[in-house]
Amino acid sequence: MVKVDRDAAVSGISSFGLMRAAGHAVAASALRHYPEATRFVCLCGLGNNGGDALIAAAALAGSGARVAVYLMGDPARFTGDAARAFAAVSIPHQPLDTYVPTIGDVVIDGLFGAGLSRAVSSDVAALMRTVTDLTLPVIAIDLPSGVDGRSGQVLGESFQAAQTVTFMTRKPGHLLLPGRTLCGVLQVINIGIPARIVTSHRASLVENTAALWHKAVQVLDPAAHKYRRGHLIVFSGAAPSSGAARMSATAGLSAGAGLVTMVAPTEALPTLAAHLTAIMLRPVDTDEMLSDLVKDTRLNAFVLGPGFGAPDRARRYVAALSDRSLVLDADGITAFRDDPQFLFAAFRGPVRLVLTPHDGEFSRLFPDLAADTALSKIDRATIAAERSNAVIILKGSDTVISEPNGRVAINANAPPWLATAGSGDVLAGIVGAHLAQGMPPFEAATSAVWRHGVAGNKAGEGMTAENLLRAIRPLPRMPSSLARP
Ligand SMILES: NC(=O)C1=CN([C@@H]2O[C@H](COP(=O)(O)OP(=O)(O)OC[C@H]3O[C@@H](n4cnc5c(N)ncnc54)[C@H](OP(=O)(O)O)[C@@H]3O)[C@@H](O)[C@H]2O)[C@@H](O)CC1
Ligand SMILES: Nc1ncnc2c1ncn2[C@@H]1O[C@H](COP(=O)(O)OP(=O)(O)O)[C@@H](O)[C@H]1O
Ligand SMILES: [K+]
Repeated sequence: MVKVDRDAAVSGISSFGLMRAAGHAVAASALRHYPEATRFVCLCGLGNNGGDALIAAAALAGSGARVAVYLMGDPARFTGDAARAFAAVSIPHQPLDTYVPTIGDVVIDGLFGAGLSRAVSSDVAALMRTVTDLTLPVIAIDLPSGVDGRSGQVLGESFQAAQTVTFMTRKPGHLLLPGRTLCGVLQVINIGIPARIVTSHRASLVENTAALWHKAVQVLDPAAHKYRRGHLIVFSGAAPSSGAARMSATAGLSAGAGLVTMVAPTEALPTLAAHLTAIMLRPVDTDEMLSDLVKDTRLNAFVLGPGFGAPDRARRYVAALSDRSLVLDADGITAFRDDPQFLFAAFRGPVRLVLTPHDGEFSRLFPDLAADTALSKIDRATIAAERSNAVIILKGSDTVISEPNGRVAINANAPPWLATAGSGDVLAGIVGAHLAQGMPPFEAATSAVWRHGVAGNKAGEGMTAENLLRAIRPLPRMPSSLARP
């Protein structure tokens, strides 16, 4: 946005005009959502976020509302557009430390926005807590003050906003947790920067929507046969822990792989056969049996990890599959905790590997990145993808998907009830099905995470991973279905 602002100024757009549009949008939101407010309390920092709040204060007062303005510091320190806003607005103001939060207030939060660079002071933190304790509605300008727009992390303390009004486009802090929750309802307002300028700086970082991958979705040819829809292999562990791989395999079939074969130790076959119908079974007990199997080049994607156990065998099997498309999940990831470099070296060249760690698994492969608190989730996923030459699905409620030297997507459609045993196994199977159908790894991963979120919403609160399997829906193929679920 800094670059967008700069180009907007170069193209002759008045930056003060943008601030006026921003402030008016905030005032409009306040009046629309809180017509019953006793007074609007505008808290203004000394940057442009405070400038937006001053414009909002003037607009609210102009509409007849009762308004109070509190400034964080000496107004002589206002510069640029914020100074211009201060000069243009003739509402009485008081120092921030004199504000006593009162029931009936609606707080317009213009303390810090994109310029937040360090933890908020203890005084400001105490004020934020009082406002939260009184459950006063807060309308945040751009971001709830205290939330870091780059990482979604809280620097010291933050407001919990009911509404956040941001401008032109979402920033990472609006999507990553805890920022996303602290924003409340997010409104993205066009304040008049031409779309061509915004898109010219569209970063490689985007929200995960169908726009990212719909062109890669396979259109079913009426004459297709099952081999044209891909043949996915899912590895099972020993019988007692084979449920996880069964869920991956079932998900793979539901997600559109033409054939799914489960590969398992002979001892597990009776258990698996009792449970599986459309999924084929094949015994593999030794490395030789695996090499025989993979001679069949129609097997075009593999999932290894869910319920697999056996770290030694996992490492050997993965080495044998290093020229194939592989989703490595769960125990498959943990198997490389002592020598992640071996895994990364095996998958050099064109990207073939998709890693699906949750935070715990991530820290086993990338302990230094997990321990570095200066890194955002986006930074961690980005560096991990470069280091491993894999697509990384760094799971959680704000799953981040990254590819080596390339794009990063933040997923925002997952309901919290996806946090249930087996849900990750289902995701691994969907990614495997997409790879088997020939989608490139990043598109396979992003579309799978999105589809998993849609299925979770469809299955509803209280779902189990079994319900989730039945809720897997086709992927949208047309731009008309780009709407978020
Ligand atoms: N196109 C757009 O999107 C548009 C955006 N606009 C708006 O501009 C906003 C960004 O404005 P901004 O750059 O002036 O930064 P802002 O957030 O007001 O911070 C101000 C200063 O606070 C300080 N500071 C930092 N941390 C601190 C701390 N913990 N405790 C105390 N002080 C701290 C730090 O200064 P320092 O003290 O470090 O010198 C910092 O520079 C953006 O969020 C949006 O609302 C619109 O006007 C129109 C178009
Ligand atoms: N709070 C949450 N909100 C939304 N999605 C979540 C949440 N917690 C976990 N998930 C998702 O649920 C899945 C859990 O995967 P994982 O931790 O591997 O579970 P399991 O091993 O039991 O299958 C991941 O896709 C993750 O992104
Ligand atoms: K703010």
